Amino acid sequence: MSQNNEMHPRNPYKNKPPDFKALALEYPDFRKFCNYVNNGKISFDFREDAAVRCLTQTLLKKDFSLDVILPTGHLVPRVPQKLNYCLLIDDILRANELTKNVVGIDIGTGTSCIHALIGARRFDWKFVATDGDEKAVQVAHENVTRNKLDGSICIFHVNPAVKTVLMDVMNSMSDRVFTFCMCNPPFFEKFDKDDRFCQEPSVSGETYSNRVDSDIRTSPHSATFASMAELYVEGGEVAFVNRIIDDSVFLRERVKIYTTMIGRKSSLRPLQQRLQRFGDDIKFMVSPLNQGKTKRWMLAWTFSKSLNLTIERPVLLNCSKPGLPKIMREISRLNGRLRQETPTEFIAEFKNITWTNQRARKKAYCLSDGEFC
Ligand SMILES: C[S@@+](CC[C@H](N)C(=O)[O-])C[C@H]1O[C@@H](n2cnc3c(N)ncnc32)[C@H](O)[C@@H]1O
Repeated sequence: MSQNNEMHPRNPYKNKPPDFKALALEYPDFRKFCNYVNNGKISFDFREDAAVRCLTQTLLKKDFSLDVILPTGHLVPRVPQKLNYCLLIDDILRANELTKNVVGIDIGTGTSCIHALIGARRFDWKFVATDGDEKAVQVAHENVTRNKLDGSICIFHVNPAVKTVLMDVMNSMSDRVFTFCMCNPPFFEKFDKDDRFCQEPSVSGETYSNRVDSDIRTSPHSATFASMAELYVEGGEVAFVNRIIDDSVFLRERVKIYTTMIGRKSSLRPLQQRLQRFGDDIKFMVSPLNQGKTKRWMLAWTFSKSLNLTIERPVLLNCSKPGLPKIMREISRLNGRLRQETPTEFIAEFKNITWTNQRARKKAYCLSDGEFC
């Protein structure tokens, strides 16, 4: 089921997928992957890696003025999802008035350098972007230079064999404090990877694709080609994020907000349990990052007593007009405070319903023109 209506409210792709016809008219390279079908519509094959690659490059060009190399055989980032992640971080920064001189670390930036490029272009953030893979470092550097973002993004080659993830870069910048870190870790353990990915002979022996021939798995709705380093790490993403947690225990407030994307629901529980063990020393939260048919999560934590990880945003619900009096009674029963935002919008705030130690509670409702919207 599509998760598009669950995207971040400020994501321009929410409820407004790219107009493929307009893109095909404007960008000849993109047009090559589009077929006109009956009634003037366009068909686009998401199962073709080159097509997905070109879609990402075209969206980055059109919507972010970014000219990005995405080499074959490496992961193709999905732009709306990457923007969702940046927007969630921006929510936390705004809530804590940390929007000036923002410097982030993008752990495992990949060939695309996508988080740092979007973060620098859209939010004016500065970055140290790391990777343990030589090719990723080289292409990421090229992507930064060709977009004239050398003044905002510095690429840093780390040794992937060492068990720490952040210490290399932090040791080399001994007195520097970072606003946040972000990461899309390699998801899989070896047996998972072998189950879901196979060598892709059309590219090279070093490339894996999700076009696995299997009676059990249905064919993927979208192609994913990737290198071993992008897919696999010993212990999977739980082990990788645990290494970031280990580093954070040492670094504490040298990074104000630690964040990472989580790709598998089963990883959330062990990581939350680990963070819970620190008691009041750490605040943490989990927020969904939905896009298309893909569900992901952001896990964020901080050692700072003065920061809060609550993201306040109106919860949008559909409600028929007759439901309004009931809602008004409910707001009053819960000691809610109603405030008019625009002639047709009201915000209801509930001071006594908060996120109890990282558990998100619905805090505010937006009433628009007679309906919950
Ligand atoms: C899933 S890919 C993410 C790429 C890109 N950030 C994205 O979101 O599309 C994971 C990346 O982490 C890198 N990596 C693996 N171990 C690492 C380590 N110890 N330190 C930094 N990067 C690492 C891999 O080389 C790979 O580029």
